[in-house]
Amino acid sequence: MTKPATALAEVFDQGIPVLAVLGAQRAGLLAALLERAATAEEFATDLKLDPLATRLTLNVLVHSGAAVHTDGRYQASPELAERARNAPGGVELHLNLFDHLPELLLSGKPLLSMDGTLEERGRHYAQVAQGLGHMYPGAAAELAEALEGEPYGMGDGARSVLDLGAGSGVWSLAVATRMPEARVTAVDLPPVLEGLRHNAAEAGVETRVTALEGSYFDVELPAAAHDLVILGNILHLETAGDAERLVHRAAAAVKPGGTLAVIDILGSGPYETNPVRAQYALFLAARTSSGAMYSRAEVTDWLTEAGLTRMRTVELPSAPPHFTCLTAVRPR
Ligand SMILES: C[S@@+](CC[C@H](N)C(=O)[O-])C[C@H]1O[C@@H](n2cnc3c(N)ncnc32)[C@H](O)[C@@H]1O
Repeated sequence: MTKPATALAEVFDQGIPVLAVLGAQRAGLLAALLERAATAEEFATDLKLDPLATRLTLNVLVHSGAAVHTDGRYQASPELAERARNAPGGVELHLNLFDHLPELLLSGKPLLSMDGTLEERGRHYAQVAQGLGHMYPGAAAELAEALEGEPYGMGDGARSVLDLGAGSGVWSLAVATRMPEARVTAVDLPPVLEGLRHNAAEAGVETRVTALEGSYFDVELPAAAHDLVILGNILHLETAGDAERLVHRAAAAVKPGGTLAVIDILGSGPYETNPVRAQYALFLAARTSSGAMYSRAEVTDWLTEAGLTRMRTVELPSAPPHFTCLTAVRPR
């Protein structure tokens, strides 16, 4: 009988493949594999690497699914190539963040300031927003469908949607696609909105989408103007004080009878009880200085203080693990 794998056993079993992938990233070998097929010797010569270690690393990459070996040559696997195209920021950003974790432990300094100045935020998210959009299309369609039915009634007539920190527009464009009368105002930083405009045109909804450039803390938001306001994956970027302030701003923009939808990974507090969320929180600390996971209780308190009621969870089976949609309604 085989013993069940423990998390610690997995760390030791997977340590070599994980570090081989990270080493290949650092040495430029992953980028080279994504560019061309070559022998181990050719890669070692071009990248000035140790020839034996290059061949041994490549063999581990093949067994980890990162590379394929055909006729004596190695190249990126289709899965690695697909991740390079679609993962937020490509594989490079993701692996550089993994690689930064030991340094984070020593210095406490994140690798990136994705929650930094507006200029830094815009620059980073211009690279990752489209990739983030690839993570949620199924969940966004599920949310749009849920909002169309009771108790939201979003399907009736012209509906106004405000998407704060819209990114690729994955959530609000799904609503616009499902509800032909819906009109969307999408707020984000200028470099990010280029991608959103492109996506709106691709979806054939561009005439019903207004891209509003600016900070979601500062842009003028008419009070009680929208049937649906979306905060999709935003709160975890902000300090608790700013996240609360943003919930209040978003709530003030909801019409009586309208809905605020918060989509986020919600944590359980200082000791995180769930392993996936614990990893998410550490990864978040590698790319933000003050981002954090807030608990369902905290977010519910902010929604309540903002005058909203009838909190519900919308099940999004296609969302990544532990991402939840919490909705709340402004009383009529
Ligand atoms: C984690 S992404 C989420 C994007 C999208 N809502 C989604 O769920 O895929 C955060 C988004 O917020 C935007 N953002 C960050 N700070 C902002 C600010 N102060 N004002 C407006 N947008 C901001 C970023 O540019 C980025 O598109």
